Amino acid sequence: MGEAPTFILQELQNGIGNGFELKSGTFETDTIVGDKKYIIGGTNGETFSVKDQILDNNGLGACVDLIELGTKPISCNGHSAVLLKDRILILKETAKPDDCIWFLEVDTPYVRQQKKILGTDVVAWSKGVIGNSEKPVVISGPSGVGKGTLISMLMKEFPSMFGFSVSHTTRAARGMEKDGVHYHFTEKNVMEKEIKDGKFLEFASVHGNLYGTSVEAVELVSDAGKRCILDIDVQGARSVRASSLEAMFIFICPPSMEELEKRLRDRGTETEEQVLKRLRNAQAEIEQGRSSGIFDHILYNDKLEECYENLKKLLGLDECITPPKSSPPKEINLPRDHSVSKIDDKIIISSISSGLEKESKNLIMLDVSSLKGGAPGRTRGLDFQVIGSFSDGFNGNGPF
Ligand SMILES: Nc1nc2c(ncn2[C@@H]2O[C@H](COP(=O)(O)OP(=O)(O)O)[C@@H](O)[C@H]2O)c(=O)[nH]1
Ligand SMILES: Nc1ncnc2c1ncn2[C@@H]1O[C@H](COP(=O)(O)OP(=O)(O)O)[C@@H](O)[C@H]1O
Repeated sequence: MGEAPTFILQELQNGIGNGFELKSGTFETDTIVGDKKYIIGGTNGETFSVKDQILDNNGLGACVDLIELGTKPISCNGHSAVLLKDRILILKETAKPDDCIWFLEVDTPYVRQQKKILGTDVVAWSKGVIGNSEKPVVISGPSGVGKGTLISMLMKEFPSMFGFSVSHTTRAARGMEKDGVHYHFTEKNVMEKEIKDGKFLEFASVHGNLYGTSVEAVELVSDAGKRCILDIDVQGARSVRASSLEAMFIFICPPSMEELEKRLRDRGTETEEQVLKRLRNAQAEIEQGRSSGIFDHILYNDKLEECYENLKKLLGLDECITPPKSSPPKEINLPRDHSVSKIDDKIIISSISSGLEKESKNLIMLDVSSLKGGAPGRTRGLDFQVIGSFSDGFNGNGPF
């Protein structure tokens, strides 16, 4: 059995939480934001937890009820907490490189909106990701217009560039549809519970069934370095517009209602009653698609090949360009013994690593000036640079 890890105290400066070990394997940081103290704790291997205290004049506080939204990180050997403007940056020690940066949003627009809806104090977790991925593409249009056909063509031609956001739905699977590939086919009560738990980016009742995009569905695609495609209805597109997800919005229009009806009937996947319901809804969807201001682009799907070429143009994929090779994501490695300080939008992480003969000190600068997205999904736009690495006994010429 190895020794219980000892936790190195973090520098307490510029709003940086000092982590301390409560008992073996359990750690806490305190971060004061205005008149509140956020106590963020975790036991190695379990999910983090947050307590929120309103402080009185003596700096003492009573805990308030708090709802935590988003996916909670798993705790490890300790963490640092750094207060940014409206969120707390959490640096997990010795975590896997793709799991060491997290954010707890305490006063972002998303959290403020959720506080209003839920009528209680709310915080929201999101995972930090180095770099940016391309904006997701939201494709909407009436049933039978050809959304699925166009998306399949795109995924077939550019399999390494695009990934499909697999929605949840309460409708029954069609003959060829596979669970987890075309949709996650779900029971209504299960989906309603997950919506309540904040797991969905958007949801809507469409043609009598519940459909929704989980936060995870979009993030899985982005984490794989691919551009995410969402096939969702106009109500869903409106919700995504209002969310923290920045996306490109495309509406697909049929050449005529007669042609739309023909395509729906020829597809042969719906009962007569369902076909009629979809056609009734189509009129309103087309009106909203054209006039709501939600969509950046409208494409007419008359001749399929032409429409596909136009879609590719919108996505910057004109003719025979070779898709850019995505560079491997940059990853940060946070060793056990490190200290953290903050200068404006830069977080300086200093650590010591010991080799066989000498120790070397490493300095990493994490840039948090251009954060994008956020809870309940991922916070992107982080960047970092190794700004110094020098060995013990090295005299002068180093950066410090
Ligand atoms: N809001 C929302 N709409 C969705 C989602 N997934 C699918 N839809 C929409 O639900 C509608 C019905 O989809 P579907 O049952 O697959 O039928 P189809 O459009 O006729 O192929 C379409 O307008 C889809 O764009 C989702 O996650 N959220
Ligand atoms: N431009 C087009 N011209 C003729 N048929 C089309 C065209 N685009 C799609 N289709 C056909 O119309 C039907 C509906 O298309 P689909 O992609 O399933 O629509 P959606 O996903 O919008 O409901 C399919 O049978 C498809 O092959």
